[in-house]
Amino acid sequence: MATILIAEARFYPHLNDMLLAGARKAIEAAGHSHETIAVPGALELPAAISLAAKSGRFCAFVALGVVIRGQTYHFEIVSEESARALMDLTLAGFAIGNGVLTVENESQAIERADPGQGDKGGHAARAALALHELREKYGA
Ligand SMILES: Nc1c(NC[C@H](O)[C@H](O)[C@H](O)CO)[nH]c(=O)[nH]c1=O
Ligand SMILES: CC(=O)[C@@H](O)COP(=O)(O)O
Repeated sequence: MATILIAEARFYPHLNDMLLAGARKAIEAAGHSHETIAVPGALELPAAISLAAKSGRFCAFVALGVVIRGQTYHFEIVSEESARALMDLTLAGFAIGNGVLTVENESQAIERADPGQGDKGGHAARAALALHELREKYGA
């Protein structure tokens, strides 16, 4: 049994709770354990994962969060920079599933965060585990 780290950006706690439920269910269904850390927003997720990875305790990482467009360019910065940095870490060899929703409004977020609908949290967990299994198979 391996340990997965769920790193969540709790900018919208009630939406994150839905993502978290889906991710936890997927990790437990795969027979693994997990720990959870929280940061204020999605821009902090890549650094949080990079810092936690130095412990050597985690085989894979799930990034969870919700970015909802506001009135300024900040949406592009938060959504694009967090996604790019998470992808850079993934390509550097970290098994990361990106469950950060980037949406226009809360209803879009609910549809995708709900484990009974889009289950993006569960999907991100399964993605992280898939990358972990590939790394185990082909070597780090
Ligand atoms: N507007 C959203 C943010 N903004 C906060 C940033 O992620 C970051 O915490 C801040 O710029 C300090 O570095 N974060 C989200 O996760 N979702 C948003 O909708
Ligand atoms: C995605 C965001 O940063 C957003 O919540 C900020 O809203 P605004 O662009 O109106 O400041």
